[in-house]
Amino acid sequence: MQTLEPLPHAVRFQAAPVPCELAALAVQALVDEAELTPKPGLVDRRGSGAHHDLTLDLMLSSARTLRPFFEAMAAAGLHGRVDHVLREELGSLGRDAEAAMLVTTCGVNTHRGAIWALGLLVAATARTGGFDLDEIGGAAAQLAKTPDRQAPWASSHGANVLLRFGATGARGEAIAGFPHARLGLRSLRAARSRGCGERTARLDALLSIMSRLNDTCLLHRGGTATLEAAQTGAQRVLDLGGYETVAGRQAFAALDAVLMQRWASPGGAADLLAATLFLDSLARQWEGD
Ligand SMILES: CC(C)(COP(=O)(O)OP(=O)(O)OC[C@H]1O[C@@H](n2cnc3c(N)ncnc32)[C@H](O)[C@@H]1O)[C@@H](O)C(=O)NCCC(=O)NCCS
Ligand SMILES: Nc1ncnc2c1ncn2[C@@H]1O[C@H](COP(=O)(O)OP(=O)(O)OP(=O)(O)O)[C@@H](O)[C@H]1O
Repeated sequence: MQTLEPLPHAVRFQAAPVPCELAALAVQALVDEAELTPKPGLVDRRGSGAHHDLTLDLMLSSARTLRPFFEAMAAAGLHGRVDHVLREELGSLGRDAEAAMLVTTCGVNTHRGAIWALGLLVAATARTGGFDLDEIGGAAAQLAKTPDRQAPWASSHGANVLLRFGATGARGEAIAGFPHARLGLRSLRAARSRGCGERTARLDALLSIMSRLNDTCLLHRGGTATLEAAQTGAQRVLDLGGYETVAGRQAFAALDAVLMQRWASPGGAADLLAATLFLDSLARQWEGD
C-alpha cells in the first residue's frame, strides 16, 4: 500500500478537531481535487476542461479565499446545536463565502457546490466532535433538511434542473447524508488496498462517484443523454479495472473526449470528490495513520 505524504501544516488531532484545522483540511481537499489530473471535462493541470471561464489558478485562488469561511462554519458547528439557529448562521456564512468567491474570481462560479458540501461537513464534524461517518453524515443531513428562513429566493441551474428532470442535486445529496462522498471514500480505500498509487486511487474514486451521481451540472449542460454518457463511460473504465489498467486508461480517454465533445463538465462529482478527500484526510488525522 502506498505511503501517503503528510498534509502540509497538518497536525495530528489529539482531541476533537478545532475549527482552523478543519478549515485547513477543507481547503486542502479543494486544492487536491483541482490539481488531480487528468479529470474528464473538468479543470485540471492540463487546462480548463469544458469551461471557457475557469482555470486551475482561479480554482486555487478561490479555494484559498474560502478558508476563513470554513473556519467560521466549523466554529458555528462547535458552539451551536443542530437547529434553525445554526442552519441560518451557516446559510449566512455560505452566502458570504459565495460572495467572496465571486470577488476573487471576478464573477465566475468556481466552488458554489463545494462551499455547500464542505461547509455542511466541517460544521457537522465540529458539532459531532469526532470521526464517525454516520454521525457526521447524519448531522450534515439534519442541517440540510432544516429550512433557512433567511434564504433569499434565487433561480439557479439546479432549480431549473429540478423542475425539468426531478433531480435533487446538491441539496438532495446533503439531505441523504452524502452517500456519493461515502461511495468515493470506499472506492479510494479499496484502490489503495489493491496497491494503486494515490493519483489512480483518487481517479477511481471520482469515476465511482460519476458512475452513479445525478449531476445537475451535466443535466443542465446536456440533459439526460449527457448524464447517461458520463455515467456509462465512468462505469466502463471501472469495469475494465479502473485507471490503473491500459484498457481502463483507454476508456478514460474516450470518456474525456465524449464530455469535451458534448461540452459537459461533471462539477457535482468534482465537489463530492473534494468531500471524499476531506473525509479521508479527517480519518487519517483522527486515526493517526
Ligand atoms: C444548495 C446550493 C448548492 C444551491 O443549489 P442549486 O442546485 O440551486 O445551485 P446550482 O445550480 O448553482 O448548483 C449547485 C452545485 O452543486 C453541485 N452539484 C451538482 N449536482 C450535484 C449532486 N447530485 N450532488 C452534489 N452536488 C452537486 C455542482 O457543483 C453545482 O454547480 C447552495 O449554493 C446554497 O443553497 N447555498 C446557500 C447558502 C447555504 O445555505 N449554505 C449552507 C451551508 S454552507
Ligand atoms: N475541477 C473542477 N472543474 C470544474 N468544476 C468544478 C471543479 N471542481 C468543482 N467544480 C464545481 O463545478 C461547479 C461549476 O460548474 P459549472 O461551470 O457547470 O457551473 P455554472 O457556472 O453554474 O454553469 P455553466 O458554466 O454551465 O453556466 C462549481 O459549483 C464547482 O463547485
